[in-house]
Amino acid sequence: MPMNPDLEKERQGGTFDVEQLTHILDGGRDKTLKRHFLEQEVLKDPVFRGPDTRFLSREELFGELLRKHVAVIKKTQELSIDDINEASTIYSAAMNNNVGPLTLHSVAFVAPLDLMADDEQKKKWLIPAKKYEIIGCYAQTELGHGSFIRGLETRADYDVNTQQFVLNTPTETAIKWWVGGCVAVGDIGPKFGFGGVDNGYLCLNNVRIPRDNLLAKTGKVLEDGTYVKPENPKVVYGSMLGIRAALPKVGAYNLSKAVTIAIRYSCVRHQSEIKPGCGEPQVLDYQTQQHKLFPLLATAYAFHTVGVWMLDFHSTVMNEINEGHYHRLAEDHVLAAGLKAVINWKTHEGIEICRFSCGGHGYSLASSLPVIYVNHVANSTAEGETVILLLQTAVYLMKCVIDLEQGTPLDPSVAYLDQSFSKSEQWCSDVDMHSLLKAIQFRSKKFTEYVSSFVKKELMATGNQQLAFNKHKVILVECAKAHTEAVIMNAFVTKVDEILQSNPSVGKVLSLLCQIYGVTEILAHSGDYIQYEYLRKIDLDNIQDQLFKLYTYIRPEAVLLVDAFDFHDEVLKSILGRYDGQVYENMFKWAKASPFNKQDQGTFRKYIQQLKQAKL
Ligand SMILES: CCCCCCCCCCCCCCCCC/C=C/C(=O)SCCNC(=O)CCNC(=O)[C@H](O)C(C)(C)COP(=O)(O)OP(=O)(O)OC[C@H]1O[C@@H](n2cnc3c(N)ncnc32)[C@H](O)[C@@H]1OP(=O)(O)O
Ligand SMILES: Cc1cc2nc3c(=O)[nH]c(=O)nc-3n(C[C@H](O)[C@H](O)[C@H](O)COP(=O)(O)OP(=O)(O)OC[C@H]3O[C@@H](n4cnc5c(N)ncnc54)[C@H](O)[C@@H]3O)c2cc1C
Repeated sequence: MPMNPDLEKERQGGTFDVEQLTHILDGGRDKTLKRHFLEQEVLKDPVFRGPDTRFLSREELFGELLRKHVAVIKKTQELSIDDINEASTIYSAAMNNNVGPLTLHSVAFVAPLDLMADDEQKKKWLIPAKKYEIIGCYAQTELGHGSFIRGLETRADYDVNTQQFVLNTPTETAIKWWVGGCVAVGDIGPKFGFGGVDNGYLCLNNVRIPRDNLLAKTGKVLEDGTYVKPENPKVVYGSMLGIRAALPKVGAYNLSKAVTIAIRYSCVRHQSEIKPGCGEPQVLDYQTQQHKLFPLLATAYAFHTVGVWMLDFHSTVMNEINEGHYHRLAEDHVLAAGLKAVINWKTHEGIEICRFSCGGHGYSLASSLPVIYVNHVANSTAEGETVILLLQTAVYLMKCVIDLEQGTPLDPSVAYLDQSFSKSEQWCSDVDMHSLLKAIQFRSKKFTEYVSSFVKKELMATGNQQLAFNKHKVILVECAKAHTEAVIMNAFVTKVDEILQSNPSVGKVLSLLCQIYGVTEILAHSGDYIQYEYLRKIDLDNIQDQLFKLYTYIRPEAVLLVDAFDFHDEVLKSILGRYDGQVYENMFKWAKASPFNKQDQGTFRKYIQQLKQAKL
């Protein structure tokens, strides 16, 4: 199919090599080539062809995705793939923006076995689980409790005579609920999205399991019932930590898809007139459309950068823990918590902005933006609700203030809290990304000190830390967000500095995005900068001007920047986001193919005729 002339023109501009940026995003040329190979292994294999999942009922969708997920597993094994990124490539190429039915088995059942089973148990369960000879799930949440783990009611009473645990969900609120991939007792019913996963319920009534079913790499129960605590009790939370550490990159992936669709479509879509008689401009030429999408384009790159960094950091900490060193577990936990919370929340807001920036067609499943949205938005609740996780980060920051007062060295990711920040000079309208980072770190430091003063005062008055925290949860959450933004901007600036050395032209365009990210973040909290007398109104006016100027620099690069995400049309599965930009013809073809247009519903005759007969 010929290329849409608008997109053809967009691709003649630009100042950087798209393919080189794709290689950087993938982690090197070889990884790009391997990703292409794996995608083609899926896309050319007829077993992965099937009905358009957007036309399927819940039941049909589950069945079709389960069929495809089994094919993904077979393909992964056939190609001897054990790298999670490569396995995810095969998975994403097949799932059409859905979450597959066996995802929880991989991310929430196999992972804890790997983390907490001893060698015997690994032989017994981990090896067959990796071969899908046993299928598992992660049944923690109950009807009455999800966030508050210490409030869970399920019981495991040890019967010393039989060396067994007797499991019970003693109350209705104790029923295990939301358990992804749990086909034992029942499905919890239709959901907002996640149609590909059978989130189940599980009632336990005197279910007996052998003593050695308790994963025993860390804590264990001896034959006489004595509980041997793990060296570090917090490691039992490790299974959740693993998924949280991965979710920032999942957020970046989903936002990159949405931004690709919205920016390509905004170049194809012509609407209204700027100068009468001069034709309808591309909607991406409107400043308001740029103001919707370019900060999100910058955010997708920022989130990808920090998502890769978080996974590397988490993997290093897990290796240290495997060798018995727990000193970085706390930092890993609060980084994963803050990044998972902020990135997934801002991503689902961003996908929604991408959807309505495409007008009515964004609301159609033909765009796939609604599919991406409803499957992504769960990540702000699942694996740790946003506020719950931000409070974890906030409590850690309050401890950092005490450490500072006591002269205890801080973890590297919070070292800036110990830095002094000079008042900014007059910010002219081309402030660089390093100055923007300093400003964002300054705000986080000031906010942490401000919140800590309130919590301390409350603690003095009540002597109860939980009460003190509970009274200031709103500003504690804001403090955690401010710190997390400093972590994101720091990762982005560090990566762009590195790329400026290795590939100046790519680095330059990424530095523009980094500035857009930083300026957008500062303007979103401009009142704090005035209140802390770090910036003046003139400075804020100047960076507002800078933002609009940055949009003009990014405008000719925008399509190339989303092309660099390198989503194959069959992976993106969006008519608005097609690489060739042939939207209208394919929208019409897609609509005509809808089953709704295929069979005579019969309902018309059945009910409307009654109206006629009723002679109202
Ligand atoms: C071929 C296939 C390939 C596969 C490809 C896959 C592709 C990827 C597609 C991905 C699609 C998306 C998948 C997503 C699936 C999601 C499924 C969802 C699963 C779930 O939701 S599971 C259930 C999740 N539940 C929670 O997260 C509960 C949240 N609540 C808690 O964690 C705790 O209640 C708490 C932390 C809020 C409170 O804990 P507690 O009551 O004990 O009290 P404290 O706050 O004082 O904590 C005690 C100390 O422990 C430390 N701590 C807490 N948590 C952790 C942790 N996780 N790690 C380390 N340390 C932790 C605290 O800091 C405290 O420490 P202190 O020193 O004592 O202060
Ligand atoms: C798509 C999806 C898949 C899931 N898959 C699984 C799975 O496979 N296995 C599993 O075990 N669970 C699973 N879950 C459950 C998930 O882990 C919980 O929904 C999540 O932990 C939130 O807990 P909750 O539902 O009890 O919400 P609640 O904690 O009841 O939250 C309700 C509100 O209360 C607020 N709140 C609660 N506690 C506090 C507090 N201390 N301070 C301030 N505000 C508070 C929250 O911020 C929120 O606004 C899944 C959930 C979803 C949506």
